[in-house]
Amino acid sequence: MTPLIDPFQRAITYLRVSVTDRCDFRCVYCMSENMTFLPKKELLTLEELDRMCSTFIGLGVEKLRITGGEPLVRRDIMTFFRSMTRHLEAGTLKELTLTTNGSQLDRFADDLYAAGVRRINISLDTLDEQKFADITRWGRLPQVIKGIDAAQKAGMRVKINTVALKGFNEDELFTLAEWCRSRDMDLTFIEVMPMGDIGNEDRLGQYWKLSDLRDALRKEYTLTDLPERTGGPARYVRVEETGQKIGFITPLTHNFCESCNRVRLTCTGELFMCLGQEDNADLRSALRNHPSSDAPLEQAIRNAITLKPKGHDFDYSRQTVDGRVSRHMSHTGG
Ligand SMILES: Nc1nc2c(ncn2[C@@H]2O[C@H](COP(=O)(O)OP(=O)(O)OP(=O)(O)O)[C@@H](O)[C@H]2O)c(=O)[nH]1
Ligand SMILES: C[S@@+](CC[C@H](N)C(=O)[O-])C[C@H]1O[C@@H](n2cnc3c(N)ncnc32)[C@H](O)[C@@H]1O
Ligand code: SF4
Ligand code: SF4
Repeated sequence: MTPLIDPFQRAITYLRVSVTDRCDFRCVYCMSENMTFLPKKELLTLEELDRMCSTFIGLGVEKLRITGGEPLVRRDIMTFFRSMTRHLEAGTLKELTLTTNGSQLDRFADDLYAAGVRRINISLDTLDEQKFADITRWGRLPQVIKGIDAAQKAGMRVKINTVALKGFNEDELFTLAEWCRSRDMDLTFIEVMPMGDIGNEDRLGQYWKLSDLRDALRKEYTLTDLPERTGGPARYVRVEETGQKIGFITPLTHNFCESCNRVRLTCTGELFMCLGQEDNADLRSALRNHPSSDAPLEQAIRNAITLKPKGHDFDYSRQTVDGRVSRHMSHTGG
């Protein structure tokens, strides 16, 4: 098997799959309150998702991250997770994981662990109940905390993902860091990206540069850069005073595209070769028009990889929002 190598000599070994565009939250930086979702009939079935993912694994993908929308609101999604276990057992898939808002984890944590999930990323931007309700519009903090408890009890390693938002969670930097340390969870901050029409957006006003956030952390902590990578875009530091690990995902202040190893499949079977570009390939037709042979799908994937762009064009440096992408983060799963 020839591995998937893009035009910039990057090996593609990581597939992110958005299994639904729907969500039980309406985070203000991600969606508008009256978001329109895809009709259900547009979605790939769970069997089709399995065939897609299995084909990618056959082409050298070793890491699968399930995302959305909220992946755990897709009906019967555990059947899909369980169907991926066979690739973990065969050793072809090295990691099966998900990014979730945590709202349904209380119900699903044990099943996820049983399916082979050992690490999970949970998005949480504040520890204040009122602020949590404000930023997620429909979410409730105690429910997510219950989900985090369940994930840890089930045996999964938890990483908290926090979007750094100026004027929103700046004052919680140390509270969040200390809370993660006390629960033995890693913490990663993310710069807000200009994706989707979310109504009254104020990306520049929200944008908190992670270089500034790092400087703020340095006022209380000694930070040592760590060479380790999890296969994602985060760069990590160790806090010497506490030993905890903090990550930074910096699409704006420090572009990490040169080491990109991933592509994104949507719930309708489009393949986005880059989070920050509009170009995509239709894999659904290759799948549906050839029910008994995966060769056309493999060829469609290989063709798509030859079109992978060098990187995104997000840029706030001219005090304008450049490189904006029209689709929502929930479409391609972040
Ligand atoms: N610009 C850009 N942002 C990304 C990319 N991958 C992830 N992100 C951002 O980082 C957020 C968190 O990513 P995660 O879902 O935790 O995935 P990861 O960083 O690959 O995860 P780890 O396996 O823990 O390293 C996403 O929701 C995006 O906002 C990427 O390829 N490009
Ligand atoms: C789109 S969500 C999908 C998975 C799940 N619903 C969740 O929230 O974890 C994935 C991640 O994208 C992040 N995100 C959403 N919109 C973003 C934006 N405009 N800029 C940066 N990150 C964003 C969220 O905070 C979340 O961590
Ligand atoms: S960030 Fe995740 S939880 Fe929030 S609205 Fe988007 S998809 Fe839903
Ligand atoms: S923005 Fe595009 S090229 Fe850059 S890391 Fe993300 S997916 Fe890869």
